[in-house]
Amino acid sequence: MISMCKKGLRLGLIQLSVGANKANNVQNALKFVKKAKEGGSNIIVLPECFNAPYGTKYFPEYAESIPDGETSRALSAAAKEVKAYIVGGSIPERDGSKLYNTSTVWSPDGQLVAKHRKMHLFDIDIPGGITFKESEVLSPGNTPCIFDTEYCKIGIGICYDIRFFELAALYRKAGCDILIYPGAFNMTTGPLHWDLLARARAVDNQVFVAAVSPARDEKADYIAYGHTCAVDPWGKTLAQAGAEEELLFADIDFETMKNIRQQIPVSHQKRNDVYDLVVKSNL
Ligand SMILES: NC(=O)CCC(=O)C(=O)O
Repeated sequence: MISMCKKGLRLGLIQLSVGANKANNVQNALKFVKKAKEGGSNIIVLPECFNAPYGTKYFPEYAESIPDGETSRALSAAAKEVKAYIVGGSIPERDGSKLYNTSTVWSPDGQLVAKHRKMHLFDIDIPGGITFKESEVLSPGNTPCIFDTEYCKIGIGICYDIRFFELAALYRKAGCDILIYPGAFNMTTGPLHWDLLARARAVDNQVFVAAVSPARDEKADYIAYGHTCAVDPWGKTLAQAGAEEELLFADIDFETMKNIRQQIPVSHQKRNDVYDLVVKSNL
């Protein structure tokens, strides 16, 4: 499917410092949301787990319901105030007896327009590197998440979701032009994989990709890699943070995307007679 973003668009990507105090984390996020709007952003993105330290022992304590929890209420009000979309990174969500790692998307009038529960839980074991098992406390989401805007359709994944090229391909097939991944890679996998995966998903699918991390905190149990980035469909890095707290802007050039898709028309050259992507969930 060919779809084209219709208007110019600036992304504001917030590489936020996250600490133990939830209220402080949310207030700090709101401060940066305002700065992002002052800088001309139409869509503002926060990192994975932006209101809590990232770790299985923290998820139950910090979890709240969506959309009536305190963080949801704050994001809704902020989106309405700045009149921009906010992709609320992710927060630990409680729904009945289950916990999820969930991203919310708020429209410029403060409505919840999409919710993505991390589909691929981060369960890895690298001896001498990192062992992490989100599935000890979290349940996975089962539904891909697309939201439609006046600019284009946008697909959401959370962190480890970026490793699964099928999800990104599904989003492209459904007409998305931008993929947004709030994420918190670590110091073992981040240096080689974070940029590579963002650029790979962008080039594979000829879409823009934004991957937004918390700032690095060397004293945290889980040390995030940082390096928030935005990549264009050619694989060119449009904006890239270091390890510190930082607000980045990325301008989305739809002409570039259109030209690349015409010049290298892979979407028409797929051998669907030989292989195909089968989607088993309603979008
Ligand atoms: N929070 C996450 O899902 C981390 C993913 C990660 O670090 C990876 O290497 O993948």
